[in-house]
Amino acid sequence: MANRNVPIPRRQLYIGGEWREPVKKNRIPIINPATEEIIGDIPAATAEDVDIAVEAARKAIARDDWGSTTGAKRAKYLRAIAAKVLEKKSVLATLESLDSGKTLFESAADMDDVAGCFEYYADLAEALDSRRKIPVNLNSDSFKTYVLREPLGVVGLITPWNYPLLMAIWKVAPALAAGCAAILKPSELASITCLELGEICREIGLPSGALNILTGLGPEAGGPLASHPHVDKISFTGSGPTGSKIMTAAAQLVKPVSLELGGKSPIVVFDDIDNLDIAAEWTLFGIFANTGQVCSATSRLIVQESIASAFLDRLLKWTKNIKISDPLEEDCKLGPVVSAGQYEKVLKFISNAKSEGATILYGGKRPQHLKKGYYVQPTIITDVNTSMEIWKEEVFGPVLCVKTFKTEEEAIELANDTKYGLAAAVMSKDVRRCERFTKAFQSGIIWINCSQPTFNQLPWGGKKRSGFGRDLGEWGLENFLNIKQVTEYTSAEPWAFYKSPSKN
Ligand SMILES: NC(=O)c1ccc[n+]([C@@H]2O[C@H](COP(=O)([O-])OP(=O)(O)OC[C@H]3O[C@@H](n4cnc5c(N)ncnc54)[C@H](O)[C@@H]3O)[C@@H](O)[C@H]2O)c1
Ligand SMILES: C[N+](C)(C)CCCC=O
Ligand code: NA
Repeated sequence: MANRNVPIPRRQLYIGGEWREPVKKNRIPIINPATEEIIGDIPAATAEDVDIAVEAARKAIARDDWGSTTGAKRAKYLRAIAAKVLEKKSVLATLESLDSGKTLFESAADMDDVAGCFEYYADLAEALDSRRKIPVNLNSDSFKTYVLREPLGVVGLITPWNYPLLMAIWKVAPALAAGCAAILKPSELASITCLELGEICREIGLPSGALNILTGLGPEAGGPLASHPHVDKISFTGSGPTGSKIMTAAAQLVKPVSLELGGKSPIVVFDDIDNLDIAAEWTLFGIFANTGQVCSATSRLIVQESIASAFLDRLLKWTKNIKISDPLEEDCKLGPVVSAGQYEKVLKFISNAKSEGATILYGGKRPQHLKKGYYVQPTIITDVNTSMEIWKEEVFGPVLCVKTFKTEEEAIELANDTKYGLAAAVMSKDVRRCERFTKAFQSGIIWINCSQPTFNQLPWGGKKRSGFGRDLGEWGLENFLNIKQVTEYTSAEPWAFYKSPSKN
């Protein structure tokens, strides 16, 4: 077992490069979901702190040490942050697990991804210097034109608890690479590592106000950020209902938003797969990794009838083999869900499925051997129909629902039978069929013969109720840039639209 005695730092809000007590001095307890114990507390920002942070961010943009930096200079800061994350990886990973219930293996992988994301955007920041000013040839003797890419300004980044630091960094890294000044509002359910990012920024000497970190409750800290007149954009990852509220607040000021919301993604398994075990493991990973608390979790298995019984049999064998334990234990593969509220919500989805007539093929309860903590067994639900809640709604927990199909057309119809459109997976060795599914799936992310692998270079986001805009890749950087066209009249001749008074 990893050292659970890693001390939880007692931090304040990170504003203008300094630790600053919230104006109202309120704090929120930190709960370890594996033990249900309070292990520390975080500061709770309110509108007053948001005003101070926005002011600090605006000053950073006006100052030469941030507002006039080149991409190459910003890349140095981003690389320094990445190096510090790797240096502190073991402590950061432990803190992430203590706070969110994520297995230590997954927390450590997240810290590698966090460092990789900063490094990736460091490269893009450098490349931005040569793309900052692009001439556009009009074939005109009278006009010279060019297009500028500039930082968008002060941006608000509001993020969820499922990958507490990684989801924040998907926004922080491109925002800083672009030269924006950012205000990060992580989830009140898991904020420790985002506050530690503040300490890292302080240590590497990031110019003050370039990144500000306000922990606190959604309506009290996130709300005032979304509606602040001097915040130029909100980039949000979280639930649909909160996304709607943020869009409504931003709409009053015609403030741009990008929304990465939830999903109910399908995984379609055909009977032509060579290896049931490989398909079973990807199916498992698609729903039980991070205890199912993944926006892109492939939570609806759509399996061809001819192999359904053999495939479910294999899935059960793999599922029974998952080690459920304290997330800091060696080889733990399924930790608790993040909070008491999430635990109740997941169990309610399971009991509703049962009352609607579905069969709990496996799991559905708290594991017998764990008396404390918000643990739910990995759960597989069959006899599902398309009007059931379990088919339609995002559970955000370790719950897979299963339907069978006979024909390809039926599989496509079932896959797209959702209000969401984040991700979709197909398992088949028929290349043409995979191409047909790639085209037919109504989503922003397609996985072929796998589920969940994610790369910094590729755009991340969805359609339908899964939101709009893209994180990651060059699209993630464009989110934080203002495009400005410049048109210069270069002719010595008069414009000659009006009659010249000198010719009267
Ligand atoms: N599409 C993606 O990339 C992606 C990634 C991770 C999570 N998610 C989604 O996030 C959800 C789970 O995360 P969550 O429970 O933290 O979501 P949530 O919507 O409850 O909270 C997200 C963030 O919004 C803040 N917030 C809450 N109310 C607010 C308000 N009125 N104004 C401003 N901010 C407010 C919260 O404090 C938190 O920081 C799931 O639906 C999941 O699918 C999506
Ligand atoms: C696919 N990953 C890497 C697990 C990231 C998912 C992000 C959303 O929850
Ligand atoms: Na927590």
